[in-house]
Amino acid sequence: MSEASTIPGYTLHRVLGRGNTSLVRLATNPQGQLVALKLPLPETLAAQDAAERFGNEVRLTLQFRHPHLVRGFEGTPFGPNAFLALTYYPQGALNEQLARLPGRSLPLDSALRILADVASALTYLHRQGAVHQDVKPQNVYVTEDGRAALADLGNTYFVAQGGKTSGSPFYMAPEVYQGEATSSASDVYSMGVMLYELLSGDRPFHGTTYEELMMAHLTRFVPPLVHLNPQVPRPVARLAELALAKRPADRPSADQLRRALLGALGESPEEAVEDDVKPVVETGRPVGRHGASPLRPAAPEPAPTVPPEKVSAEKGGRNWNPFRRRK
Ligand SMILES: Nc1ncnc2c1ncn2[C@@H]1O[C@H](COP(=O)(O)OP(=O)(O)OP(=O)(O)O)[C@@H](O)[C@H]1O
Repeated sequence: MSEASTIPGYTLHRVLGRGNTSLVRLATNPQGQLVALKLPLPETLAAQDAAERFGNEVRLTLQFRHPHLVRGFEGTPFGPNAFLALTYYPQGALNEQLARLPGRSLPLDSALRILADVASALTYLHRQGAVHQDVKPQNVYVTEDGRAALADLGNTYFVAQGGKTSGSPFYMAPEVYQGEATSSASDVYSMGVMLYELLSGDRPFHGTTYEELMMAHLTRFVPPLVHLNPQVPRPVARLAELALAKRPADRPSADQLRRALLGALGESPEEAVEDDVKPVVETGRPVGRHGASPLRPAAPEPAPTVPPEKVSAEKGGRNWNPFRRRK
């Protein structure tokens, strides 16, 4: 897929961004709505692993439905015309928004709101038996009214089916560094890193190489969050620290994080977690490994609301540089 490529029915506009695997363009869909159109890069299509990850992202994004997961409208998982049409977020990803803020810090209520929304999306995924594997600000999108949605289901898998372990070094749990399988607790750890980052203005673990970062995650303990930001409500600070526990069994669940964050916002923790997975309806011949038929979600789609690096890598990729910026 080159920048000049077309997807039938879509009018392509400017490039919104480029990740390790995709080019994302603003586009008008056949219904006349503005969408973010994700197109795999040629090297993604050429490498089986990467192509399968893109296909996985298309399928799962269209399959899952939750107010705090970025919504997919239509897509083709494999082949030269592979694409995924998503809700367009004019402000870009959360890391891009943070980079524009003085001191990279959000007002407390905005940070709590974003974190509560992400915890809600994670609670939903975990209840479906899925693990996200790449929770980080680069994969969170926020609307103008401050509501957040978690994106990038390329590495997501169902625990019952098993999946390839992956993660992003700044956000990766100790057990993942040690070569163990990921679990919902590893997502909670990544969420803990994000809690620290958003509520203190800095990531809890630093390093200039993969090995330094690994040592930091495996051996260092973070200072209490209230020492870094005394405004953080204590129940949230306490759970953020527990989310960074070295042992997965010592971490809270995503739902406990969600409840604490909603409580801090003065809202009922009983806010609905939409936990139904709607079936995907195929609109043409079967979509196989090389199929070209677009997939659409079963439910009628509402109009899309206009509402630092990218460090994602397969584990074990020793030559991979966690600090390389591709976008
Ligand atoms: N829904 C969206 N709305 C607005 N901008 C988007 C959207 N999705 C992606 N972008 C932009 O495109 C960039 C690349 O997207 P993304 O990170 O999803 O690519 P990727 O290749 O799948 O990532 P990875 O590096 O994890 O493989 C983002 O950083 C962001 O700037």
